[in-house]
Amino acid sequence: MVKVKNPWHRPVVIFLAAVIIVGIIIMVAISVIQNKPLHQKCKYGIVLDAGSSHTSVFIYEWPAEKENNTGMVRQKHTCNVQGKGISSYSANPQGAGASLQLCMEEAKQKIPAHRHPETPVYLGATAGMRLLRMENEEASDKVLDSVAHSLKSYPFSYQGARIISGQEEGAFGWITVNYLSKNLRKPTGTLGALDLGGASTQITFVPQQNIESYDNSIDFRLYGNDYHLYTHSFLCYGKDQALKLSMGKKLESTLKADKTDPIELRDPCFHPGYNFTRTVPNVFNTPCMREMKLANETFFHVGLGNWSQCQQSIRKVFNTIDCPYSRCSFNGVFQPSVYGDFGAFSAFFFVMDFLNLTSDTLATTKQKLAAYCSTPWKKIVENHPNIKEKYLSEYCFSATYILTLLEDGYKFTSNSWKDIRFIMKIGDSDAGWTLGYMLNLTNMIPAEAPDTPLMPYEGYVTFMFLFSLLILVLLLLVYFYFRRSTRTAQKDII
Ligand SMILES: O=P(O)(O)OP(=O)(O)OP(=O)(O)OC[C@H]1O[C@@H](n2cnc3c(O)ncnc32)[C@H](O)[C@@H]1O
Ligand SMILES: [Ca+2]
Repeated sequence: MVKVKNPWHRPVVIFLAAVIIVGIIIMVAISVIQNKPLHQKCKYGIVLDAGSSHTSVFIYEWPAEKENNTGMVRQKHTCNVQGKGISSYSANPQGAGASLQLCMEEAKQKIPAHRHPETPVYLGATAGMRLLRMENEEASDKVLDSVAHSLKSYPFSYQGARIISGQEEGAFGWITVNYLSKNLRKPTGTLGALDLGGASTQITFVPQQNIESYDNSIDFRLYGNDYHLYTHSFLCYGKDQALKLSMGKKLESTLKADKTDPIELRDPCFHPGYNFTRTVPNVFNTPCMREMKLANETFFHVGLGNWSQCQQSIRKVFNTIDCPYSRCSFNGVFQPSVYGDFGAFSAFFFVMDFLNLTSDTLATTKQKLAAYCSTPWKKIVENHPNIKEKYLSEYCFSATYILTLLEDGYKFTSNSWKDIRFIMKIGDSDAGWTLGYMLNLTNMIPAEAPDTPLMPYEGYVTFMFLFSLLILVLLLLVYFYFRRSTRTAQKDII
């Protein structure tokens, strides 16, 4: 009896199995390693928001291979430019460009050097520059030239510095909040956008009613869906300009009533005990108001702390009587009824968040605000030693203005008040027009829905791993099957 045994058989099989296992491990490792740099391979974009009160630099980042996916662009970094907005440099335009230097140097550090040449930089100026252009076009051109010159000196891809329209500001704010909320690729509703700046305010939403005025309508086709938006920007109704409008009216009626010297402006929107000396040009130095012939006179701005009187005084800056359409917000501007949920950001958030009024009913908000406005100024300062006095003194006015704008202006009711969400960020990105502006200019939101890949990358790696494992198991099964058959055959021979 001869037992046939192949001495090479076992080592060869072990070697083959080891090669297959090592092969699979290498394959999976390569897939995983390859996947990592893909995620790290980011592209960048820079947008400067040259607002009326200040300029912010936003750096956005997105995975290089996923440009057309909603929600993929995120805010990587922001830098607040020191000092006031660029429109304040009308007498010294060079200063506007120079003011951007620190933040632009920071941008150079934050973005990998090899990406600098392909990183687009946009500057959009809003209501402060719109007002300067109305007042002095030459000065506004010089300021824009100065910031353009400054931005071109950086290694990025300069794409322009311009004054954006109020309509663009509203519409891009709406795109931002809906992009970040991932509403754009779903058939669900969208979020209206409410933006309150220093010099203008915007309202944008998808209405249920017909839009009666051409100027307030804007259409987008995004990811295969059509959006018919209502938008309006009220120049001079940002919170700084509204304060001027309101104080200007009070000053005029004070002067009409009594010509006392010194002039005392008794203001219900400021806390009792507040007393500040101001000059008349300090209130009237804006194209939002006609000039007053009281050059350089000073007056005492005295707080009274009376919320309901404050609201009455603020109502005077809204003309809710004249309306050439079936319905208006104010100042003869068409507005359909507010519809759906709204995100209220910028100063809507700063003010309501400071006062802890972001989640109350309208009635409670009014009660709390009335109590806040009547709090003595001394106590307010004691309670908030670290807050800028200018902001602190104005919160009563600002919140009362916000309530009046939303209720009397835009016609929110106690019921629809619940639909307003006061927000600053969605995820880690700020709500504002800048992201929508960049997405639009870089064509990152396609009109049609892009073809979705069969499988996400992570799914592909898992699939490959399981598939390889299956092949290995099959190979082993085949091997054992043949081994058994060989042995049986050998036994038979024996
Ligand atoms: O849109 P425009 O009108 O051009 O103005 P802006 O872009 O400069 O306006 P912001 O939203 O940055 O700010 C709106 C206002 O809120 C003020 N503000 C900023 N931070 C604030 C805070 O923490 N508390 C109170 N007010 C604040 C700021 O001074 C402005 O008056
Ligand atoms: Ca703004």
